[in-house]
Amino acid sequence: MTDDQLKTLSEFSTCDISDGLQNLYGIKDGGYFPNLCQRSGQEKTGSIAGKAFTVLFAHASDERPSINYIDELPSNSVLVMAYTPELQTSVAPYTYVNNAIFGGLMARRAQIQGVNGTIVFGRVRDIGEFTDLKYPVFSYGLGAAASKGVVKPVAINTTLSIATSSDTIPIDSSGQLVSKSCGKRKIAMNIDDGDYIVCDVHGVTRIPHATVDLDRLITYIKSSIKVDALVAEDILKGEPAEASKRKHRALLEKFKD
Ligand SMILES: O=C([O-])CC(=O)C(=O)O
Ligand code: NI
Repeated sequence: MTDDQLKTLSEFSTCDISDGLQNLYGIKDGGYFPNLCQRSGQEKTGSIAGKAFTVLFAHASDERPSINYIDELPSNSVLVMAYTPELQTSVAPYTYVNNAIFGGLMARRAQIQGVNGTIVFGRVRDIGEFTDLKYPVFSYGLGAAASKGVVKPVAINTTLSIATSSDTIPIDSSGQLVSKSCGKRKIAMNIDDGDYIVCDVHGVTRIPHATVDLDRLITYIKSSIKVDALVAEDILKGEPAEASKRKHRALLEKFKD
C-alpha cells in the first residue's frame, strides 16, 4: 500500500468501504467485523487505516512456545489480535477468556513504532492510558487481569478466523438465510496478514488484499461519495430519494464489468 493509498483510505468512513466492497466486489458483509467497540482514539480526524499485522493467541497449554511480537511491528500497520477458534464464541461476549491481552505499555510500544491502532477480538485493559496516548484501540470487551498463565501469543503474520454469527440466528456473515436445522456451528470471517484495515466509530472493516484491486476500489468509492452528495442535495431540494438515486447512480455504471 502506498502512502497516497493509505491517506485516501483514512479519508473514507467504514461505511464508504463497505459500500465499495458490496457494490463493486459483491462482498455482502461489506468486510465489516461486528461487535467491536472503539475504546480510544475518537479524537482522531478521519479513519484509522493500515495493513493488518496479525497475532494469534492460544490457550497457555498450547504446545507452541510464547512469542514476542510487540517489539517488531511495521510502521503504518494495524495490530490485529485474535484467539484460536476454541476460545471464541459467536454470541456475546464473543470470547471465553476474561483476561486482557493488550494494555497501556503495549500501546505505548506499538505507537512508538508507528502503528496506527490495535484491534483485539478479546479484552483490553488500561483504557485511561490509551486515551492519554490518543492511541486508537478497538476490542470486544474490557478486563482487569493480565493474560499471564491463561493465554499466550503463538503466531504472527497468520490468517485469523473470527467467529461472527450465532447458530441461533438464521443468517450467515454474508447475509444469506441459512437453515436453522443445520445444528451447532460457528460462522467465521477471516483476516489475512497484510489485508487493508479501516476503522472508525462504526467499528472495523477489512479489505481483502488478495482479491481486491485497491486503486479500483478507491476510484469507485470516490464516485460513490459524489453520488451520495448529489442525492443529498436533491433531497434537500425536496426531491424523492429513490428517483434521485436512480438519476445519479448512472455515474457508477461504468464500474460494472
Ligand atoms: O500485562 C499485560 O498483559 C498488558 C498490560 O497491562 C500493558 O501492556 O500495560
Ligand atoms: Ni498495563
